[in-house]
Amino acid sequence: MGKNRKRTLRRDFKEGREDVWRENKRQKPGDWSDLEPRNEQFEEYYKAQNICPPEEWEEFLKTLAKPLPTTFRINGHGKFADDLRVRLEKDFFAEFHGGAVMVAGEVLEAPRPLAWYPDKLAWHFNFSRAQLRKHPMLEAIHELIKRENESGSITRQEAVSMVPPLFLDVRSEHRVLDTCAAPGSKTAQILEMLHYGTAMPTGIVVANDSDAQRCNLLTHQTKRMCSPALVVTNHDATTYPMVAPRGVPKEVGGVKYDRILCDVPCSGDGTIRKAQDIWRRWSAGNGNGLHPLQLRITLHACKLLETGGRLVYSTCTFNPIEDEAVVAEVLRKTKGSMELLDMSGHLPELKRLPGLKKWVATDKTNFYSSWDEARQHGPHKLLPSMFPDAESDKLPLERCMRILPHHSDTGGFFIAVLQKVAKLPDDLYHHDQKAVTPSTGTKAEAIEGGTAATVEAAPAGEAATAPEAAEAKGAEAAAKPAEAKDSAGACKPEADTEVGPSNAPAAGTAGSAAPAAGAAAPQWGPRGGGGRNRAGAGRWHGLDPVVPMTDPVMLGAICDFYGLSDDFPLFDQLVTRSLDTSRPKRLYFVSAGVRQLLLMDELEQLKVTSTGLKVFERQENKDSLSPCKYRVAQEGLPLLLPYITKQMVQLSATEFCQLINHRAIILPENLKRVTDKATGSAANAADGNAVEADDAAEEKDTEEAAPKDEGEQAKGSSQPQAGKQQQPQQQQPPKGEKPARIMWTDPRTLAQLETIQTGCCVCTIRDEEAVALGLNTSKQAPEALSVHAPLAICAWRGRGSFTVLVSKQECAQLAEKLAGLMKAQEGQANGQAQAAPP
Ligand SMILES: C[S@@+](CC[C@H](N)C(=O)[O-])C[C@H]1O[C@@H](n2cnc3c(N)ncnc32)[C@H](O)[C@@H]1O
Repeated sequence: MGKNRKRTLRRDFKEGREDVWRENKRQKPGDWSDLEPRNEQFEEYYKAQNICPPEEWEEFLKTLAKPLPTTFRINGHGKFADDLRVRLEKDFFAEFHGGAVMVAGEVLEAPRPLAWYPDKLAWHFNFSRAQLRKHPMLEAIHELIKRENESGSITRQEAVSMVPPLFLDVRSEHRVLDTCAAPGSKTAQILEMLHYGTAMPTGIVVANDSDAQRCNLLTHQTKRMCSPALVVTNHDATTYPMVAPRGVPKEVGGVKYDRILCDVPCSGDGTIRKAQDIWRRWSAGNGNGLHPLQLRITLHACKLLETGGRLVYSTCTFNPIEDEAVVAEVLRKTKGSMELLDMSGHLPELKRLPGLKKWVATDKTNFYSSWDEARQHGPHKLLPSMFPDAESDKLPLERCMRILPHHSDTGGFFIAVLQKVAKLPDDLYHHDQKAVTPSTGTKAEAIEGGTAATVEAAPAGEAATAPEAAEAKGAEAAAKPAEAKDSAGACKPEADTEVGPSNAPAAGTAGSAAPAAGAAAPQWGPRGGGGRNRAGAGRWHGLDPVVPMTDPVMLGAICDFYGLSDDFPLFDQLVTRSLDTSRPKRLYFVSAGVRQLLLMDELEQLKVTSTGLKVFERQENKDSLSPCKYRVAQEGLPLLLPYITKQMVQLSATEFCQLINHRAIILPENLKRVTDKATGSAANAADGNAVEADDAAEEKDTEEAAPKDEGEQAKGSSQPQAGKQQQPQQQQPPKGEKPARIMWTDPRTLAQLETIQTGCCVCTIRDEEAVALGLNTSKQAPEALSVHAPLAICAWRGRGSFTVLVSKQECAQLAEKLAGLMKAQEGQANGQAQAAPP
């Protein structure tokens, strides 16, 4: 690694997934009263904006002063999501009998599903921490939700933040761009939609953020989705590259997106209920400063959108300067090619107010209702695009949606849904690097390099006041951690992202953008990177290139060892990030849609933080007798499972439990091996002790390998709360004692162990038992997301023992899941027995 390469290190990410359950250290429960939840400027500003009907104003303010209720989403869909919902309802929420209950003299509202969220998969409850601590029933609910959140079955997410993806209408064939995606709660939702009913969607999700560290967080958050259809990139969204192969004009063959989410950086006062310090630092200048950035991100996204495609613009602020003003300017500048959609028929249970037609802007001294009025009073930093104009009345801005906290006990949010109905006007493409010149007004300066420059009000020559300019710059800088700084200048806005008129293929055809006639089709295979900065190592400082892997010898060996069936696209869809492609450390599987994007990105315009699902990892065990140097990665197992025909061991549910609880199983004498069958002479060990000694070394290797698996593409991302979680099913030996060494005796199991080769193998539960437990079987994995995957685990068949290849935490989670299923099965059986006639 070069000296100048600044990688994010593990220590940079002490915590991977946000621990949403931990109390905010800066804001202890008692702190609520310490902060005065009022701000005169805030009240004056929003009263002037008319964002809330006057008769509701007090209620609006009162709600803002209250802590936010807890909301969570059950991940995925289908049987497993439904089962978890039923379990929550039956085992926990049923105690409320659908209404409020008195617990120790307090009235507690029952947890309730969010009425507008499909299939009762999102829930709301409102217990204070004190109540959670006081009442065992609530504590149990809290613990359960905490556990499911850690195991990835649910996601705690603010209710209103779940809304934008629901309006995006993502289908499995869509190519989706999430322009400002970190930390990734909406990306996860979008990925679930893409994977609806399919392990291999033809579409893809490109999740981007300009902040390199937040990109790592994004990678980490989405890792549990186990999707091969995700690409995480690190660009400034105002200049996001339009990817096209070498020699292919972008206007002909550039990659466009069917769905784009612009969940832009904003002043965030809609989150004031959970971030009460906003009361102290709130200022109208924050919104003014962010408006130009929001506009540039959205206008650039319009260029990247397919004709016919949909763009959702969202913020978590009430501020019309960041909301309606941006949407109005987008409509004006795109001159009819972008249409604001009427979504009133969609999610009718979601209470919202229509967008404003009139609003005001302030320079801190005065309120102005039009640019004409404002320009008389300059100098100031206001822009013409911040104001409604004579035409605004004709724009259907009432189709925008504003969610106010007191309507459904949520945070505040703003959403607008736009559709590209025709090609954008040519003049929009001519100032990508210059100003988004306001469509009204007389004089507006360029907005250079993502920073709002001074806009002088007439008369010319009067400069904006220094504090205002600084405030605006500060607000934007805070929202947009400078992309340039994280990669030693390599990540400056791309030179040219200009595109011409689009005749790209219609929406819904991810992977269809093809090179123009006459241009050589890009080849799938190793490429040198041809970097500007480090020859042969890729274009982007600090990030290794994404290199397709096609080595027939290496892949052939993997294919033979695991008996991968022919329909697994082994040679077409594996990539690595290793610089040494002769012995890559890890192999990642990418979906066909991602492959197509990477092929198109011949010039490495995309700065890819991570992509693909890790499926194989090099086993650096020098002593290993295994003929295959690559073991299966646990996270890639759900995807590989239907294609693996060798090295499979089916265990009884009890044996499976033993394996994940004890992590190592001793093999009987007659199964111990000195030399593997595959290497020529099959021989059982004559000297069991010698074999055991070797095996212990091998076990140690595999054990150590397991926890290192986490998030290596997102360098520095930490493990998810490992070790902190309670591990009720894990049978830990008392300190200092060796774990009990279990030996299997079932002849069906032993017969399988005899036939498999030394090295990595995959254990599942016998089909008949899996079905009885309501699990998918190994050959039946219609949904790839790990939360829905069949129970399977990677293990190592050593010479004298059999050892799991996953971390203790993963074992604990599997054990818990299995225990839950077995308990449910037992309960069902008991119920049937009782119901049966004597
Ligand atoms: C409101 S947050 C996004 C939240 C995210 N969509 C989610 O649901 O988890 C805005 C994000 O935009 C990123 N950002 C700020 N300026 C940006 C820019 N110019 N281009 C891309 N991302 C930017 C910030 O780093 C931040 O992560």
